[in-house]
Formats: sequence, structure tokens, C-alpha cells
Amino acid sequence: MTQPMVRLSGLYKIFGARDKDVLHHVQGGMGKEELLAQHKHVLGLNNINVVMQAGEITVVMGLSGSGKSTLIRHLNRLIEPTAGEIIVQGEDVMQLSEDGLRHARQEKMSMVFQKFALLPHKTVLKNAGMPLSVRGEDEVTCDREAAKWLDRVGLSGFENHYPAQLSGGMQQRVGIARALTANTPIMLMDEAFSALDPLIRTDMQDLLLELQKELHKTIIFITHDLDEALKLADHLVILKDGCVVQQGEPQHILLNPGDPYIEDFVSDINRARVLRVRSIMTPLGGDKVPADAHGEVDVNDTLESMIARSGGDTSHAYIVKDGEQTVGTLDMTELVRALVPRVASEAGARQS
Ligand SMILES: Nc1ncnc2c1ncn2[C@@H]1O[C@H](COP(=O)(O)OP(=O)(O)OP(=O)(O)O)[C@@H](O)[C@H]1O
Repeated sequence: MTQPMVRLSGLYKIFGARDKDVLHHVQGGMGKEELLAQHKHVLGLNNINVVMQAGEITVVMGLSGSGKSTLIRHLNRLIEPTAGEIIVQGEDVMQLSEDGLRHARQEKMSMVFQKFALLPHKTVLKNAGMPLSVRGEDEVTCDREAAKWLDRVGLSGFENHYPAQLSGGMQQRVGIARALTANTPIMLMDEAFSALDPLIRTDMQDLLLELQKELHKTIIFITHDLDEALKLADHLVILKDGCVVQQGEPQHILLNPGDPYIEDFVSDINRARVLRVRSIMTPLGGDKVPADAHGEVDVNDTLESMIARSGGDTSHAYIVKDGEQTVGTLDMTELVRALVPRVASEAGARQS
């Protein structure tokens, strides 16, 4: 059973001196451009309602200026909202005292930054141990915990190096080790892999997923890259001009884009590589498993691997297993259909 870790309800952020005075315009339907033109205020977030579940990776995705950073900065109140509620681990962030806020920032959330934000004059070990030394832990504890997590991210042996001696990918491993040393339930990752070369970026995504399998952190990951979002997200939130345009399970969004903006976004995705058998299979109801099935496949196999396996033969059908359990059937003709993006707007236009 999942539990909400973060809940944002009716959250608005308007940048400008009279934000509360102009809020009613936005609540009455005024958009970002109009608000800027008529009232010289910038709409950052517009009625955000998002629940981030404990132990899941929530990815917030959108183009530059869509409000991703503004959203994440509300969680530890680096930004004051214009209106709305921010609940983190059952606590109303707006009601926290200064001490409570400091405690929340240090012990509930850790951050991994795009530009690593390592201290250049400190060693890798001291950088990774920083969250604990800030909390006043003794040096032995800081070093022990830092060394443990550096080892876990593959940096054993580099403890006494300085950040400038490491590649970008290695520096970000230190960034992740530092966040893990903090031992917080929530990790905020703001474009954490965006500065890295593509191959290194893929490695880091794999590392994060591997760590997550063991650690079950609540990760809030910001990116403008849809491939990255689809790979990492349990829950995907897509922002545009400060509004949530669609949110949900990423495979569901890919198969059921909610509006033309999302259709455009997902149209270039390699669907065979991203979609899994579980998203397109026919769940086993009362119907029988086909007698002429060509074998068993796993619910989490990609469609790409299924095409390879079937040799492209669309007459094949398979039994779908989740562990030991039979959960559905996969017909290769269904698979082929799922590879073609559904264009809801065109379908609607044809009907009208
Ligand atoms: N301090 C500020 N004052 C005025 N406007 C701001 C401020 N901070 C952000 N904005 C505006 O709010 C909107 C959302 O910005 P935000 O930085 O959250 O977007 P983003 O999706 O994180 O973009 P990027 O990917 O470029 O970082 C933008 O229009 C931005 O110009």
C-alpha cells in the first residue's frame, strides 16, 4: 500500500509585489500571458494538485519556464506560495516554526543539483559527509557514513580526491552519495543528470533505479527530457505554463495522451523501447489461456524485446506471467497497434 509523502493542494505562485491581489484573476481563468500583459505579474504555478507517494519516483516534467523549479522549491519553502497547501509527511509546511523548517530541510529532504554544488576545497569524503557535519555529528560518524555511500555509488578509492579531479559523472555520484548520507526520506533532484553526456546520463539513471530498488526513497525528479521521465517515473506530472496538463502512470500517459500538447510531446518517443507488456496485454479474466500460445513472457518485457522474440510474426500470441502467476495474454497484433501513436485530436476532428 502506498502512502502520500507530499501533497500539494490548490497551490498557486504568482511572482510580483501584489501577488495576492491579482490571484483572483488567475482563479477566474486568466492565463500567464494575459497576467503579464495586464498586471505585470508572472504566473509561476496555477492550481497545482499533486500527491507524491512514499517510496515512489515522481517526475515533474515540462519545458523551460513551465514551473518545475518553482514547484520543487515550495516543498522546503525556499519559495512562499501565493495560495494553497503543502503537506510533507503529514505536516503543513506553512505552519512550521523556524526550527521546524530547519529540521525539515536538514532531516526530511536532501537535494541533488544539476551543477553538483560540491565544495571545491573539500575532499570527496568531506563533501559526501557534509549533511551530517552540518547536523553536528562527530567526524568519525560523518566519515564512516560518507565512505559507505561513496562505496555504494561506485566511488570507493576516490575519498581523498577533490571535486575538480573527477569527471562530471563522478562528481554527480558524489552529489548522490551526499544526498544518501543525509539519510532523509525525500530526495529532490533538480535536473540532476541534465549536465551529463548522454552515455553517462544513462548510467546515472540506471544507478538511481538500482539504488531505489533497495532504498525506496520518495524521489522528486525534475527534468525537461521525456525519455528520462518515462524511464524513471512511477508517477509523471507534466507541466505547461504553470499548470498540470496531465499526470499519471507514464505508460498510461504514453498510450492515452490527454490533449494535443501531450500528443505532440510523446509523438517522437520510441514506443517499442518504452512500453511494457503489462500496459498492452489482455488481462486474464474468465477467458482461457490460448492453447496455441508460443510461450511465456514477463509483464515487464519491453515491446521491442517481444518483436525480436516473435521474429516479427504478428500471428503469435503469448502467455503473460508476473512471477509465477499467469496474468494475461499478449497478441502480437495488439502489440503492433500499440506502436502507432493514438492521435485523439485528429480522431475528434474527423468525427466533427
Ligand atoms: N523570482 C522570480 N521572479 C519572477 N519570475 C520568476 C521567478 N522565478 C521564476 N519565475 C518565472 O516563473 C516561471 C516558472 O519558472 P521555473 O524556473 O519554475 O521554470 P522551470 O520549468 O524550472 O524552467 P527551467 O527548466 O528553465 O529551469 C517562468 O516564467 C519564470 O520566468
